[in-house]
Amino acid sequence: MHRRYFPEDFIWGAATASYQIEGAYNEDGKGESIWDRFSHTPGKILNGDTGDVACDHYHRFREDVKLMKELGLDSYRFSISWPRVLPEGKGQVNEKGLDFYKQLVDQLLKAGIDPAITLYHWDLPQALQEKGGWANRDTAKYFVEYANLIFKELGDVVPLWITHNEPWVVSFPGHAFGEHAPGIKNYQTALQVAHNLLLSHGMAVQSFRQLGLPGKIGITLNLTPVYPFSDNEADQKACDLQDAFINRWFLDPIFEGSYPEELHQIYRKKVGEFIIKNDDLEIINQKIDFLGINYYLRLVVKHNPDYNIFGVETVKPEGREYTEMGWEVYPEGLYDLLIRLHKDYAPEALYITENGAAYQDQIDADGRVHDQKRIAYLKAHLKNAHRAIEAGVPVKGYYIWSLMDNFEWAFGYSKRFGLIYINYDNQQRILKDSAYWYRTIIAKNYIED
Ligand SMILES: CCOCCOc1ccc(-c2cn(C[C@@H]3NC[C@@H](O)[C@H]3O)nn2)cc1
Repeated sequence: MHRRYFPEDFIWGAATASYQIEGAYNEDGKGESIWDRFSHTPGKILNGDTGDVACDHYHRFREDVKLMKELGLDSYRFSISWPRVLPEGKGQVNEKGLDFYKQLVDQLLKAGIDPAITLYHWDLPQALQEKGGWANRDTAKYFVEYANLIFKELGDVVPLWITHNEPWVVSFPGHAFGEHAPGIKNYQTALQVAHNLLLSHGMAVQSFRQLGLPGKIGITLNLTPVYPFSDNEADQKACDLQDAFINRWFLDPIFEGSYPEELHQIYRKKVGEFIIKNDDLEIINQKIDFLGINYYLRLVVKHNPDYNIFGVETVKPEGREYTEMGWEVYPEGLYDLLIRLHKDYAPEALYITENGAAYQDQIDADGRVHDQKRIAYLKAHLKNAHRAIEAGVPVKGYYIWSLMDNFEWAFGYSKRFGLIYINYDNQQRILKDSAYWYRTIIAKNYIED
């Protein structure tokens, strides 16, 4: 068997997000978030699930940190609920909410686990949504005020900071397709949201630098490599457009200070303008210390003039394996993506801030969860990350999505991504076989193929 050793300082982690695991949605002074509002709206979430209780992590965080330590994690990526610390989004601080995160960080440090904080993982204070939310440019200002509050409280002890998680998902499923909070279906609004999210990212990085904090700061993007259905010119063009829609619309402003021109023209013609002020792109184009990438799947596309404003139709290749999300298992796509990012954008460092799969997990007669498919998925993707590292791509760490089963947005609790199985009837935690497998990988620092 061939051993693929990872770099000595490679970071092995796992990730979660506040709305998906914390629960305590209205406890200890927390304000309402747009996901509280959205999940309480009938018909939005499968089975009427909400994040009201979730994994009850707000009350069980000490137990959960012990499990992270048992796995031997180097780092734990989690997000802060903005309305838990600023119930109205700005102004009055909720000290009990802030105290929860200070205790969580303290428990992590005592366990020898590096905290990695995502400042925004979709749970905007509802009070700010009432003022227009991310479509209102002022929200960028309020985001920086919120970020500064957290930087000042935790900036000395937290080594890794992520401004935003998946701004594409916030923008388009949230504001163009209506499938995520706040459930808006207006493409022009979605473009303004994307811009204001990027602007808030740049402003927060500037503030982080001005505070002279010791950690590293970056942003996490969901990046999806796109492949043409055939080698004809129309399909290749469809592929380039889909790549611009999902990937370059965020990569280009961050790394090059400009939007993809061809797609911008299509939007001007078919959607309308969005407001960009004079030095916005200069602010967005702040140097970042790393790029976080969330990789789950590839897309295969073909030209279809009747399909959408781009004339691009996604196809499902036959004979391939798919996860419970309907996402194709395509580990080679992670290698292709990492090589492309290194070549086209040359980020100083890369972290795989999410990679994982939902499968139908059940507790077997022996009381264990034998999630062999998830182990195979993770191993295949780690092999491709290792191939990219050997090709010179500066991948510094890998966070599995997710540490534990949790609220998977519009799918509620029906999709299980965790290394740890959650029995939602009694909040019991059960380490799946993949958790024990990951523990050995972390301990040995290599995979065998
Ligand atoms: C074209 C139409 O599209 C409609 C839906 O569009 C999407 C796309 C992608 C996602 C998606 C969900 N996840 C997993 C999460 N990543 C962050 C963490 O919170 C995980 O729960 N990644 N991507 C959702 C919706």
